[in-house]
Amino acid sequence: MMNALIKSFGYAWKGIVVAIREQRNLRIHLSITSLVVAAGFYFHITAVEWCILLLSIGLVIGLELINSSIENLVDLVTRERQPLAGKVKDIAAGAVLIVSVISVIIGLIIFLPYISTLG
Ligand SMILES: Nc1ncnc2c1ncn2[C@@H]1O[C@H](COP(=O)(O)OP(=O)(O)OP(=O)(O)O)[C@@H](O)[C@H]1O
Repeated sequence: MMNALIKSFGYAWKGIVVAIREQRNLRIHLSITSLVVAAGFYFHITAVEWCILLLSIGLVIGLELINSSIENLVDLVTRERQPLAGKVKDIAAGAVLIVSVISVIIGLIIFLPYISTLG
């Protein structure tokens, strides 16, 4: 039972590592995430602000992983150029884009008031 649980964490970790290795966008999101977390510590943002920030980060990174998974699934189904294959990938990428744009807006709403006190 415990063994199976540890094994499934291992598989999930393997998936995360391979996605980071293969997906440039994921690496970009992770770099931005570290900057945002550093800014959170620097400005001593509130507990509620941390929760909102962590939710956004989880959504972006989680969706990016699902997007990578869908890309691989499409490539498994066909390596040929097919409009439907492109559509599936583009819609999944669209999901990541929407959540990313909303996260940037959330980041601005949280950090702009702190940044404005710097000057
Ligand atoms: N099998 C396919 N058929 C049609 N369009 C595709 C296919 N695979 C990818 N595309 C299009 O290319 C975009 C990029 O896809 P992806 O990130 O998987 O790169 P890729 O498979 O390396 O494609 P390319 O080599 O042409 O850049 C997709 O959003 C989609 O618009």
